[in-house]
Amino acid sequence: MSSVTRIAIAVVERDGRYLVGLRTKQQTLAGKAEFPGGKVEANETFEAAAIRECLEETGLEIEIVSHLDSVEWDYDHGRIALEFILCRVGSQQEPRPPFRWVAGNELPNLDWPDANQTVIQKL
Ligand SMILES: Nc1nc2c([nH]c(=O)n2[C@H]2C[C@H](O)[C@@H](COP(=O)(O)OP(=O)(O)OP(=O)(O)O)O2)c(=O)[nH]1
Repeated sequence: MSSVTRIAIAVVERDGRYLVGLRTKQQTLAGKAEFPGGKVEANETFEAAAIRECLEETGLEIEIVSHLDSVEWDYDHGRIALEFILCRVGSQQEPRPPFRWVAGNELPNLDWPDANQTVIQKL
């Protein structure tokens, strides 16, 4: 299988902290930290997919700020093209666990998927 799966990632910042989850045992890259995100549907923009996935996974409504990074990565489970999109959230609402707010300077201490390394260095 050589096709590339398009993935939108919402890097959501609020007061210097970022929305971070944990990949479950049932998922690929189990136990790794993750930003909200997932597969882009047909006829959907990366931005719309980031907003949709964040709402589905965390319960938080977000707005797009800017594009952060584009990364292509070959995992054992397939090749993906990730668009990391910086987002903000208006409300003080708390995310649905396991998502939580993590200070920017703590992000490098977490165990991220390999494809996230460059974006973590930019934050
Ligand atoms: N949500 C999210 N996915 C990430 C990050 N970094 C990273 O490499 N990925 C990868 C893991 C998956 O291959 C893909 C996300 O797709 P997905 O969320 O729809 O996939 P999934 O885990 O629900 O399903 P699956 O891959 O187990 O079939 O992107 C990240 O920070 N957040």
